[in-house]
Amino acid sequence: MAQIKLSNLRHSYQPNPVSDADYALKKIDLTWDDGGAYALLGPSGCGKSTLLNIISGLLVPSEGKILFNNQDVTSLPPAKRNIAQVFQFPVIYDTMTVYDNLAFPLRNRGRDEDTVKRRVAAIAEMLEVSDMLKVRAANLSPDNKQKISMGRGLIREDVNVVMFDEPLTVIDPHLKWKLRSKLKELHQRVKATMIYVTHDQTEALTFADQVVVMQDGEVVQIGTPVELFERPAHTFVGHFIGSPGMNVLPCDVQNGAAFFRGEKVALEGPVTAAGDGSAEIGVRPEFVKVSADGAGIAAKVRKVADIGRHKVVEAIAHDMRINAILEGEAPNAGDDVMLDFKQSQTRLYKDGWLASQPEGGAR
Ligand SMILES: Nc1ncnc2c1ncn2[C@@H]1O[C@H](COP(=O)(O)OP(=O)(O)OP(=O)(O)O)[C@@H](O)[C@H]1O
Repeated sequence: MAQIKLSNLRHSYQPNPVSDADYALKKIDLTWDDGGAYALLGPSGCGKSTLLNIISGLLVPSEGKILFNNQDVTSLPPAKRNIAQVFQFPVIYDTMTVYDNLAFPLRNRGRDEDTVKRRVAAIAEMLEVSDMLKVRAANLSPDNKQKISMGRGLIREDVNVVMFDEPLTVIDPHLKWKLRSKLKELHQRVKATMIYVTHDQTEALTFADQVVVMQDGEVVQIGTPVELFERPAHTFVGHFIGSPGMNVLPCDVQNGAAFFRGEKVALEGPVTAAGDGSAEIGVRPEFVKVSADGAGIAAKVRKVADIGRHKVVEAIAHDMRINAILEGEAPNAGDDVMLDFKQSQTRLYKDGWLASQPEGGAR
């Protein structure tokens, strides 16, 4: 397994790119540590496949380098990079048995049959497909086919990295959660460097120790699932992660204090870069307290959605919509309420970027 370093990467599909807008990847500097479980998360078109294809060697970047264990592989073709890939759709041989499908990448590399037997048994056990080894792949259900495809990606112990590209696309929704947690468990047992590409936050947050969030050809934040939830570095991350996402409200900053439509809102701590002027307040719905007559900002409830474990209250304060997530009793549509933001979780954003610090210093 390897540490993978992307240094000053830029990529444009145009022959003569001029401005940033001409680049599918604007500037990427990233290090994926040996043995880490990473997710590459972002909406359609943000550049995930472009980045994956550059790592696998299908695409040569317009600028920059790719290093595996500090060795420059930028000009090496895919076959020389020693990478395993699991795609959206199962890549297996229908006419072969499950055993032979799993054995294929090893036999292809000339490994002896004792090694093949040992590895196939180990991977089949991890994937819980040991009872299917003699079955012809054509007879498998789509989710079992994809499991075997994953097994083929994990079977070799000598690959630099295993990359998963939206691997749960073909899986029935009710089986997705099972495979999602299975993959996490597999990483813990196999300890390979793994990169999991997805636009689905649940998949990314379940699988990865570190999530790389991309937007419009750039990395906006790298962090643990908790960091992305608690301290989004950019309002995009605040919106993209969470359900519903972070409330982002316009504000004025005067002498380090933030005012939403004239009402002072207490921030987590000192303002960093913003200075005076217009900015945005960010607070997640989980940290908005709703009461009939407590402290906070006056609002009117527009609707309440009961989504099982909790309720989502959508209220209007001044001209802005603010969501709150409540565990217990909730008000009704039309009620007048007070919204109180938990101070330690109320952040300031300037031009989209985090511009407040927690009380007691930077984190
Ligand atoms: N072969 C290509 N030629 C020209 N432009 C391309 C090509 N492939 C991708 N692009 C553009 O590059 C940008 C990034 O696309 P990319 O496919 O890497 O994003 P993505 O995050 O993987 O999206 P998706 O999840 O939809 O595959 C998009 O604007 C896309 O239109």
